[in-house]
Amino acid sequence: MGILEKIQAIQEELNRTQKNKATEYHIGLLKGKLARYRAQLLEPTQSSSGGGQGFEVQKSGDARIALIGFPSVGKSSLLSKITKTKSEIANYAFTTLTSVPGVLEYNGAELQILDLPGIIQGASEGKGRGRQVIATAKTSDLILMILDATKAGDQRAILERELESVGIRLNQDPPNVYFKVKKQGGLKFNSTSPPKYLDEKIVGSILRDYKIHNAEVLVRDENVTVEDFIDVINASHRSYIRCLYAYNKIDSVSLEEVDRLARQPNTVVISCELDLGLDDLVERIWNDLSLLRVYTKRRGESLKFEDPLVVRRNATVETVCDSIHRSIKDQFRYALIWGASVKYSPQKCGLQHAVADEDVVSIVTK
Ligand SMILES: Nc1nc2c(ncn2[C@@H]2O[C@H](COP(=O)(O)OP(=O)(O)OP(=O)(O)O)[C@@H](O)[C@H]2O)c(=O)[nH]1
Ligand SMILES: [K+]
Ligand SMILES: [Mg+2]
Repeated sequence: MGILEKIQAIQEELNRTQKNKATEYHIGLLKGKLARYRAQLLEPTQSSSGGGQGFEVQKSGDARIALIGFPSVGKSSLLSKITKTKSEIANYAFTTLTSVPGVLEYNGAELQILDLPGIIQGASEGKGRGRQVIATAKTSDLILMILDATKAGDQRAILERELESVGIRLNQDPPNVYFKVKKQGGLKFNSTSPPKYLDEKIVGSILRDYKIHNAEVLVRDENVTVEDFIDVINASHRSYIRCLYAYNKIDSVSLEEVDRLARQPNTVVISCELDLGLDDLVERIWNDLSLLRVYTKRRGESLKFEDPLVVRRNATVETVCDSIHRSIKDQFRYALIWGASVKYSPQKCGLQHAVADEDVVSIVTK
């Protein structure tokens, strides 16, 4: 049996199996197996389908945003609107056949926007260029899911499932579980408070199926599920990525429908054709990326506000040093900081100090 058939068989068994207390354990095991096979499916192979030549684009700028959606929802139209890059637009499916990068300049940051081919149900199992598209989405900092407002229905749910099945977790935090494989000692299972959906037996069985016999598990959140625990075991194949949903073509639906769509979580409504909602979309992209702008100031020089250093959320003075120059840390004495991250401006700070958006940082060296 090939992997696809094995996956199919497990999925059928899962569908057949009624969910209740008695089958909970069996279902947990099946889910663990499913995750294992899916991981194998996604291992890069020599004879990868479709021939991916020229598909991968070098990362550039401060963050990468992937445009994911069904064919002809307006991904290329959007790229052409918000960047200077022109990607072919047409009213037939699969107009875009490769990835097309564009640059969106915003708040002094350079954001790489990747226009991608449309994907359909089954993409993760190799339909069309789906696997490559999804693999590219996995490398992004934000997935911008483009949906067609005129096609009410389950586009959103289908795409979410496709992304989920390759280990992408949208708008979720990694499960709060400490997990470490050991050389000996069996399974040590502990929790800070009794988990509602897990116990030592199911955890042990899933681990045995992964051929892990010695491990330390500490569940720090009572709401951790079997699925979450499987994610923990497969942590190296999981990506926790923000997703913003954009319904395009709102020029072609009723106001009531626009209103209904706009009320969904993490959602914006736009029309590339009529230029509606695009400024709002760009602002939402920026907010979801949680990037911080830091203005660096040299002693005796005046500040250049138009040219910030752009760093990730949770960045510290050390991150700032590393983004200025590799060797600056060696001569570091302290940083003087003006802005929201300090009580007094300026304040002397060390390498571990966390910076805030729009801080001014002056590095004092030996
Ligand atoms: N009514 C309306 N049509 C739009 C809008 N945006 C794009 N379109 C049309 O939708 C069709 C598909 O647009 P594309 O930008 O090629 O869509 P795509 O998602 O890149 O398509 P693929 O590359 O084939 O996956 C074109 O005919 C566009 O003119 C919009 O806001 N309103
Ligand atoms: K198209
Ligand atoms: Mg396109």
